[in-house]
Amino acid sequence: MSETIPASPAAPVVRLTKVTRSFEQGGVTIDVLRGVDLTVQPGEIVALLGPSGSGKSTMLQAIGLLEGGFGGRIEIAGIDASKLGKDQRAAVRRDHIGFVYQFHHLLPDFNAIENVVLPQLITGRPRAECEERARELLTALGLGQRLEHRPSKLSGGEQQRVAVARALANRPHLVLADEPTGNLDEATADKVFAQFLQLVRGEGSAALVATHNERLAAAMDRVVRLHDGVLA
Ligand SMILES: Nc1ncnc2c1ncn2[C@@H]1O[C@H](COP(=O)(O)OP(=O)(O)OP(=O)(O)O)[C@@H](O)[C@H]1O
Repeated sequence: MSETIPASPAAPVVRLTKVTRSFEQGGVTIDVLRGVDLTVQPGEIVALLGPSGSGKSTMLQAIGLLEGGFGGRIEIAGIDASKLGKDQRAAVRRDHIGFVYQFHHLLPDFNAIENVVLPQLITGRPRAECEERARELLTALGLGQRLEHRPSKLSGGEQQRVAVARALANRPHLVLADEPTGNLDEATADKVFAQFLQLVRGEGSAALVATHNERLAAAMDRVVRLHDGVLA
């Protein structure tokens, strides 16, 4: 496992400079990102809006260092991603970035607390410390009575809250969320999102949240819009 690559706490959590991404499909090239510039400061919570297919998920993949194929410059907490190999990118993800997806992607054979403990164990911290952290986060999200429940025994909103706890478990500088409440009904979505915001703010993490929901976007610190491959 790669060593931790130290972040620079004072540097922007995200700095994108002229980031590009094109896809070839059936002999046709689609330029999805055409020179995206974005700076997210430590602790800032930013909404990423844009029509379906505008490239929001693609942008989160770039920032999450999940795939190659991007042009331009991507810096995460002062770390220049272009200088990193595959294992080092994985180490940056592990230590500095938390992910929340539309569907929770929890491990079905593990209960709530185990799902939040597992990503911590790969950092090498002692199990007792990881369990304490998991319990603290799940309790803060109102799941203190659900610690031993497997995902199939939890409601959709509860599953998503476990996913939020998992994303924050390693105290990331940055949380990337892709339609984090997109599969929940409106009332549950509002409730889960309010808890998400409260917890992220309390932890002092920055977040970039892709959403179609203008109401959720209005609750964040700033809104950026992706249109024609660039941010407005
Ligand atoms: N692996 C891929 N191969 C080919 N085209 C792709 C690939 N990934 C994304 N695209 C294309 O890139 C464009 C942007 O997709 P992306 O999923 O980033 O949009 P989005 O804004 O997140 O959309 P939505 O709001 O519907 O989730 C789409 O036209 C999509 O078809």
